[in-house]
Amino acid sequence: MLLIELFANWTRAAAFAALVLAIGVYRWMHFKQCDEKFPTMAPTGTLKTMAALASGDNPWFILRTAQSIGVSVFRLPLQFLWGPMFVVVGDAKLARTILADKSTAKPDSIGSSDYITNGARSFASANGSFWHVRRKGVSPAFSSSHVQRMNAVAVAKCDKWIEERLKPLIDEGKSFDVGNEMLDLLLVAICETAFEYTISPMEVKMFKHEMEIVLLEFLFKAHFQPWRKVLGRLLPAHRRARLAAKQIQNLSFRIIEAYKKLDNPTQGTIINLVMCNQAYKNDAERAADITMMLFVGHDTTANTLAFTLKELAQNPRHQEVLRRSIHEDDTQAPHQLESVRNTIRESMRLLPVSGAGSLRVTGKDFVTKEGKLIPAGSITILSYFSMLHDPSVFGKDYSQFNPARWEKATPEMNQAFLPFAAGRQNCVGQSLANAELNCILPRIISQFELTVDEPGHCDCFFSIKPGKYCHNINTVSDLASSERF
Ligand code: HEM
Repeated sequence: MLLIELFANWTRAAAFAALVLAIGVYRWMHFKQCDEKFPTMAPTGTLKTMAALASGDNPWFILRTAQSIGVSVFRLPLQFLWGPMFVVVGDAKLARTILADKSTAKPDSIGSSDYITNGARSFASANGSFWHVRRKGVSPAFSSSHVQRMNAVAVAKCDKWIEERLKPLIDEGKSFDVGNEMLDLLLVAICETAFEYTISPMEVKMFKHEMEIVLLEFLFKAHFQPWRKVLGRLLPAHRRARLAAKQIQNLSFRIIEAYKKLDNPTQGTIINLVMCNQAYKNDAERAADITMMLFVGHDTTANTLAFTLKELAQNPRHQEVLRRSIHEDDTQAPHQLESVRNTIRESMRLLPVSGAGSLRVTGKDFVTKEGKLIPAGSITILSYFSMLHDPSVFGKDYSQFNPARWEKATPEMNQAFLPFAAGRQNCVGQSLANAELNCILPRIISQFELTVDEPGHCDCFFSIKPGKYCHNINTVSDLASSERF
């Protein structure tokens, strides 16, 4: 009896394996036969590609691969059996078409970032009606009046940072880690403006440290080693990351509790809209969106600001030109100056924090300008880094920091400039980010001259960011501040 059952099971298993193999071989032959129809395959090998995508080299690897095969849209050797085709899109026009398509959405695997929020879904990682009502609910917080209010607080925090942190450093003749300083500054600012919460220095330290642990485990290791999600609990690093996610969630719960105790909460803030939105089932769902906003709302803006200051410190000529324009042009407020905006644009072009790109699953077929087919259901990596480093658009000096290039921006340059993505699931906070960047940069540059102490390096870890303990910047002189500030 046992023997018959075992035989039956073995027969079924063998039949199943044969079916899987047959489908796999059929798919492989099908794609092989139609190879010409699809974008060129990157000659990088599956393991090397997976390792490169999971490393800090990710956007540079994509750019080098595109340059080596001479096309901006190509396949990655990551398609297994009946899995989706992986296509890198470094063509801005096609990327905009994909982002604008209503049947195209973020892949469900982005839901793995729900681990950041301790398992609860956040709208930044979701699609469909769950995403829609939450996005719609929070959008009014980024209207121009709220952005002005939030920005005024961010600027006041910057002035406080200058007085209490920067000036004492200058007096002591010390340099500072610009990446770290900007993260602290923007985290304090977003807590106060978006959540009416005064975050303590201990909480700032905890949030940054624990978030790094969470991102490393869940966005990097677990993404490229999927078995970690199943067997993770056996690994100390995985258990530690779960604890870190819990600590971060607790901070979001504290923010919610503090809000509930406010006598007269400001209307229209992010927390106010989240708390009043009936679409949330409970505070755990609210905490997930708060965590996500807290993270994406400070990390991206802070690193953009850090890169801009670093580029200016490394390019004294551009720094001087910018400073002079701020002091000499009294027809406009500093944040409205073309020179300020061009400097930030150029920094976002050269080191776009979102450079690793957006992921989208195509809801229909797309065709590249070379006539190659990207079939519906493909996972596209819209590589903003490649678009912004395209010599045919930005010229031979595309790897140089040159804000003046935007004075005569071509339509192709504007088309390639997608730091906030586009379409329905673009960056909801871009008006706030732009306001903060345009106001804080002139505030610092008009008063201080920056030089680089330690050049450091760039890393890609979720976003492109300054590598740890680098980009130390010296403020060599405390210039007399202009009356306009
Ligand atoms: C320089 C600063 C910033 C950059 C470069 C940036 C970039 C981006 C990009 C490229 C996306 C789309 C991601 C994708 O396609 O998967 C995005 C989404 C998002 N951003 Fe930003 N962002 C910045 C600042 C902010 C700020 C200040 C906030 C809020 C306070 C914010 C909140 C969000 C949210 C909630 C989403 C998800 C939107 C959705 O799925 O509907 N971002 N951001």
